[in-house]
Amino acid sequence: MGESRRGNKFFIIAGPGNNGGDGFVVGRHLFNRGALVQFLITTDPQYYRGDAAVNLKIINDMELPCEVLQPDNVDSFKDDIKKADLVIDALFGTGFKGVPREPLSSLIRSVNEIGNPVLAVDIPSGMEADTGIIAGECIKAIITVTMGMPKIGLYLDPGAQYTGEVVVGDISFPPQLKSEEGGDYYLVDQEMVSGALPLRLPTQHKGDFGHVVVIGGTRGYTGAAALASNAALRGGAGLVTAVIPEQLYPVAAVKLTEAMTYPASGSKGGGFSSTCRASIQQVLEKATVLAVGPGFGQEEETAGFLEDLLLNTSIPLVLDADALNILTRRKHLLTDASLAEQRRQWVLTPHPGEMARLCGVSISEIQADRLGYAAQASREWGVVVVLKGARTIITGPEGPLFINPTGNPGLASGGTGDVLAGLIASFRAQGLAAEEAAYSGAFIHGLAADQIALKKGTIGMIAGDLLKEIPVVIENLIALKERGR
Ligand SMILES: NC(=O)C1=CN([C@@H]2O[C@H](COP(=O)(O)OP(=O)(O)OC[C@H]3O[C@@H](n4cnc5c(N)ncnc54)[C@H](O)[C@@H]3O)[C@@H](O)[C@H]2O)[C@@H](O)CC1
Ligand SMILES: [K+]
Repeated sequence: MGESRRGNKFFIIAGPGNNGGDGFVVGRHLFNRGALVQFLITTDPQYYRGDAAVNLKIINDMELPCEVLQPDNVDSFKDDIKKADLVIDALFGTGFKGVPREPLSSLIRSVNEIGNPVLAVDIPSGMEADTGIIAGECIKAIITVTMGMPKIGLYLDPGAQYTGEVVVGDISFPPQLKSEEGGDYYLVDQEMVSGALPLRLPTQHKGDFGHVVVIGGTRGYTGAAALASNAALRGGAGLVTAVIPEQLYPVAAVKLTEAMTYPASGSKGGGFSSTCRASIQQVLEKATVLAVGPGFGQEEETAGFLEDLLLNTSIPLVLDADALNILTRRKHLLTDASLAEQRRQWVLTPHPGEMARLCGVSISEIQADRLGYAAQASREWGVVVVLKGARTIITGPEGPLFINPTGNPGLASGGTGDVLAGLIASFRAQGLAAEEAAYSGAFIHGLAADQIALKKGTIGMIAGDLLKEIPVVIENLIALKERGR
């Protein structure tokens, strides 16, 4: 803000709390840099308290233009809002709950309808800082300057759709306050992910990077297992084997060139037979990680095989897609105390629909409290949960919660989930802990999609595009790590 703002017009909406107080401070500094400022306060000055009252008095002493919003005068400010180069939204911050009371709702609606650029102070007014929930009207900002540390709601839908670009304003919080307020949440960033990725030494060979065994495929669905297997290779796993029901084996073997393939005894329906574990014992003995579920099918025979496998293996697992749907019907596998030790090695990657079925609630209930359901499921079942969707949530039974900021709507197409499962399995096989592998997989998967979007847009993005981009993203993250050494 060091530069001159001479002649630029700013319309500042300042609410009754400390967010409004920030608005007065911003406006005062803009005025001192030559800007034209106009304040709109939302209640009688006598109701302003604390820092907000102090700063309101300062702008009054400076005789800066300031009017009071009344139930019947909302429309009279429309012209001034239209003329503003930038509207500053300092109406509500972290103290906001529920639906904005009138006439504030009407004011927010007018600002959005007029459509001039808005900078939100701390959070866009109308959303709840801790959840991103928007119950009524909410300011649609082009930029949000959040104070001290990013608020979680800025990264959770629907809030995330109202923030525009998020910039963290440094107000020099003392460090202990920062962590106190930050709670048990982390935004996944490139330092965390590059820190978790293994560095490769010239003396290492493929045996050092783990063996991922993908178990999936049923009649009509061989592509999913192939995508997961290739993603595991692109993520850097040393060896990958796709275990496929024997009837589909010839088709799958053609689809996969670099990954190995192995037939499991099949069911009549074209899936896995319930007793097929013995037929793949040789492969299981060599596996570092199993990724189970892509294109797996849900027939009873296959469900029987999954149960047999889960009861009799302690190999780390990534469970995706139909494996999760089967768990919904065989819930005891998630709750039986006798499996608690094994479950510590499981990563579940549900999308909101699968999560809703697993938790026995509706998709809208999951979406309204993504953090809450992810945390509860992870604690109750003792597994790492990766709840997919815009802003994937990752958490383990002991917390904390990680929110992944990468990714875009281009990921809403068939097969991208298979790629994520393969990628997480790949990182697990390379020695990352379950949570690390999960958040690194989600971050890199989303970043690959973001890179593709820059080059080709999101509409025609397909899962196969991610496979080519993933190695580039990983290479850049490793370079970042090497620079930091
Ligand atoms: N916590 C801190 O240490 C700091 C906070 N700061 C700012 O202060 C903000 C938080 O301040 P406050 O706690 O005063 O809260 P807010 O500034 O968010 O405002 C709360 C006010 O809004 C009213 N309100 C809440 N829900 C409403 C609804 N549905 N309809 C109408 N009115 C409603 C409340 O009655 C209260 O008067 C932060 O967002 C940030 O901008 C910064 O100044 C930096 C330091
Ligand atoms: K605000």
